[in-house]
Amino acid sequence: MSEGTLETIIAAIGPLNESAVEAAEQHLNSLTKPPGSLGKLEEIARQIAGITGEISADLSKRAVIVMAGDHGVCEEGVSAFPAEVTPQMVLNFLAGGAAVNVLARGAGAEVFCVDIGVNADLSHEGLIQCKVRKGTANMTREAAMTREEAVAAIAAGAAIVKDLASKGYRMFATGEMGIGNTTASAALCAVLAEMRVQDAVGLGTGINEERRQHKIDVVERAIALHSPDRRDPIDALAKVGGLEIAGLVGVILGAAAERCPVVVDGFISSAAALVASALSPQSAAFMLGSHLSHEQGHRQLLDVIGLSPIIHLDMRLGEGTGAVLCFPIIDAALRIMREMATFESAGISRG
Ligand SMILES: Cc1cc2ncn([C@H]3O[C@H](COP(=O)(O)O)[C@@H](O)[C@H]3O)c2cc1C
Ligand SMILES: O=C(O)c1cccnc1
Repeated sequence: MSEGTLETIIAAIGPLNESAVEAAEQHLNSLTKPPGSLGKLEEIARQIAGITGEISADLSKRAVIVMAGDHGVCEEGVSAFPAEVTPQMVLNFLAGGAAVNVLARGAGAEVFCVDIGVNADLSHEGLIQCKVRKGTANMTREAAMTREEAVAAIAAGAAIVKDLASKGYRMFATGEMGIGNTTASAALCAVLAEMRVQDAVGLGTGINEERRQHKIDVVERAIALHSPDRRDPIDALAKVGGLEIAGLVGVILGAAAERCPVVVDGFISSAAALVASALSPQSAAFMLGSHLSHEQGHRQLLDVIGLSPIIHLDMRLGEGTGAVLCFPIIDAALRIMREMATFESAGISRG
C-alpha cells in the first residue's frame, strides 16, 4: 500500500458529532441524579455519543485485536524473556489460554490474533496472517523496518478493522504481543512525545535496574544513529518502532474512520496511539484510555495524547488486558443512558 492510501484513511476521520454530544448531555441531566454525579461514566457516555452519533449505541459486538511481532533489538538483552516467547504466546492466544482470552470472555469480546511480524512460520486456522516481515531489524544497527513496511503494517491494521466493522463489530480494543516492544515504545515516546529517555524506559517484563540502565543506553544509541524526524511519525515508526505497533496504529486510525470507539490498552498500545494522534490529531477523539500501566512513562505518555485512564490496577501485561477490562464499564455508561428514569418519568423534584 502507498502512503496515498494512508492519506485516504486519515481523510475519512471526521470530528465528533457535537449535536449528539449535546443530546447526550441533555439526557444525562434529565436523569434522576445530581448533574455530573456519575463522573467518568457520564464523560464516556458523551464521548460514545459523539463517536457514534447515537446517545445509547449498541456496542455489543466488540473485538480485541492482538497484533504480534518480533523485535531485532532483543539481541541487545533488553527484555527479561527470550524472543521465542512471542510465537509461543501467539499459540496460547489461539488456544484461548492467555490472560486476554480469559478477560475477553468476561467482557463479551472476541480475540483476533494477527501475525504482523512474528519471526517464525506460524500456521493456524484462527490466526490472521498479515506478516509484513519476520521481525524488525536491530534498531541499534539499522532501521527497524523500511518506511514502506511501516505503511504496509498500518494498512493491514486498518483493513482488519474495516472488515470487522462490515461484519457488525462496533467497538475495538488494542492488544499486542512482542518481546522487546517496551524498548521500541520507549524510543517512540522519546522521539514523538519528547520524553526524556530515562523517563520513557521501564522494566517491561521485569528486568532489574542495572538492565534498565542498559536499555536506556540502547534507546539512546538507536535514536542517535537514526535521528528520527519528530514531525514525520512514519519515519520514527520505521526507524525505532515495531511491526505490531504499526499494526495498532492502523487499528486505531481504522476504528476512527469507521466511527467506532477504540479502547487503548497499556504502554505499548499508547505508543501506537501517540503515532496515530501525530498522524491524525482528530483520531484522538475516538480513543478511550483504559488503565494506567505500572510501566514507567505511561502516565506522561497518556498526558501527551490527552487520554485519561478509566481504571488503575497496577497491571503491566499488555495483550489488551486493561482495555477489555474497561468494556463492562463502557457498557455500564450506555446502560445508564438506556435504563435510568428521568426526573419527569419518576416524579422527582429537581434541585
Ligand atoms: C509470557 C509473557 C506474556 C506476555 N503477554 C504480554 N507480554 C508483554 O511483554 C512484552 C513487553 O515486555 P519487554 O519489552 O520487556 O519484552 C510484550 O510482549 C507485552 O505484550 C508478555 C510477556 C511475557 C513474557
Ligand atoms: O503497559 C503495557 O502494555 C506493558 C507493560 C510492560 C510489559 N508489557 C506491557
